[in-house]
Formats: sequence, structure tokens, C-alpha cells
Amino acid sequence: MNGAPLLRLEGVRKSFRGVHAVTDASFAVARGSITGLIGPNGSGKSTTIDCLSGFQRPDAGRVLLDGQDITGLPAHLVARAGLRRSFQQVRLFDALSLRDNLMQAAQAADGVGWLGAVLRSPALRRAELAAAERAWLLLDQIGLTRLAESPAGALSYGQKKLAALAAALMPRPRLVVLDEPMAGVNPSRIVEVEAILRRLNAAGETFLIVEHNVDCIMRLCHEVVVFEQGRTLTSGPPAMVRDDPRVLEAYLGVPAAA
Ligand SMILES: Nc1ncnc2c1ncn2[C@@H]1O[C@H](COP(=O)(O)OP(=O)(O)OP(=O)(O)O)[C@@H](O)[C@H]1O
Repeated sequence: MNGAPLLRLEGVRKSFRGVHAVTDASFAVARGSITGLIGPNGSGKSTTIDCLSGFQRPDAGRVLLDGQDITGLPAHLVARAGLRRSFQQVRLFDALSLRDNLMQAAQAADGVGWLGAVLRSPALRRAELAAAERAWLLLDQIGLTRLAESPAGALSYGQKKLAALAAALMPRPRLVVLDEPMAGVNPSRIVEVEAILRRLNAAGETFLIVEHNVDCIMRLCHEVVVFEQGRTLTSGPPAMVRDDPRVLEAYLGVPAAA
């Protein structure tokens, strides 16, 4: 983790017909970090990640990715700028093998159409070889090499989530936003998924994770951002955030001292 933040939100605001979903989202994600975003139900986490990933247009504020202003860009342009999102709902092609799903993810990101595939230019061939190499590396990092040729439809729910994460990583994004990576994961496997995320992070990936499992966030993240009622309440290293009475109060709804 070093230098200027990879992602910075400044005063992001979003309302839906009078409902003030987000009133002030302001935080940064350091390059090379795992940053967690937590907060009680309805505190504006999903709306914020929708705003920073181009699925919603903020009413005000700025979103900067590596210094580039991406505020209000549509999702496909945000993805092209290097910010990808792995969805709570896994999106894979069930009939394709796991490896082909990853290859497809790289091809879709490159915008290589059927014409390019038919012409098979040397540049395309090189891109394909690089993608194949990356697919094997990611399969190894998520521990699913043995299932490379299995149809994605045959994978377990937890394996599909890991596959979707690998697919999001195929185009070498600068930042991946994970939307509740632990939701629906068997509690006995959570530590395993944490280890995979740590491994990917050690290999250079930067993650912003929205997650209800606060214990997991505290174990995994270098930095934790806490939301309350549509705004950033505080942010800092897990130990600091955990001991902040305002955070307890936000979660419990009563003053921590009471
Ligand atoms: N499309 C929408 N139309 C109207 N209100 C919305 C819309 N999306 C979100 N909201 C409201 O905005 C507030 C913030 O919602 P949001 O889903 O961003 O919170 P959250 O922190 O992600 O919640 P959770 O942890 O329960 O997923 C809530 O009061 C929610 O009802």
C-alpha cells in the first residue's frame, strides 16, 4: 500500500424520490489494500457502491479512480477504467467450463468480437495466450485448478462465487469491489475464502469489500470504513474502528456507554 489512494470518494450524495440514501460518502481505498465497508442495514453501502461503479449516477460529489474523474460514467466505462464488481448474485455461463468462463471474461473485457476471432490476428493470438496463462494462475489462486474443465453449472454455490471473483480479475482491473463475498458461504469455509482473498491481495489485487460479517472484515481488512445513516461515520485500521464508541452506537442504536 503506497502513494495516492487508488479510489477516492468526495461528498457523494444520492436520493431516490425524496429518500436520502447517501448524504455524504467520503473515503479512500489505498492501492494494494483490502478495504472493508460496513454499516447497519440501510446505511447506504449498496447505493454507494452502485454510485462508484456506475450503476447509479450520484446527485453530487466526486469519484476518482487513480486520479481519473469517473463520476457519473456508465458501468461499462467504469469497468474499462479498471474498476470491476463481483456481484452478490453470481453470473457465469453454466454450460461453459470454468476455464472457458474465465477466457470469456477476458475476451468480453477486450471487446474482441467474432470478426477478430475469425481473423485471428497475431495480436489476438498473443492476447489469448496471456489470458490462458492468467486463467490458470487465477484458478490456482482460488484453489479450483482441478475443476478447470468442469461445467460452471456443476460447481457448488461457494465455488461459483470464487469463479465469479476470478472472472472479475481476468482483465487485470485496478480495483475489484466485492459485494458480500461471504453471504451464503458455509461458515466452515469462510476462513478459507479469507485466505484466498489474502493470497490474491498479496499477488497485487486491491479490494473494496462490502460485507455484513463484521468479524471477517476485522480479520481481513487493512482499513475499515463505517457508514451510518447515509454517510461515512469513520474509517481507520480495524483495531481503531472496533474500539470507537460511535461505531458500537451505530450498530446497537444506543449510546455505547448506556
Ligand atoms: N432504488 C431505491 N429507491 C428508493 N429507496 C432506496 C433505493 N435504494 C435504496 N434505497 C433506500 O436508501 C437507503 C440506503 O439503502 P442501501 O441499500 O444503500 O443500504 P445498505 O447499507 O446497503 O443496506 P443493507 O445492508 O441492508 O443492504 C435505505 O433506506 C433504502 O431503503
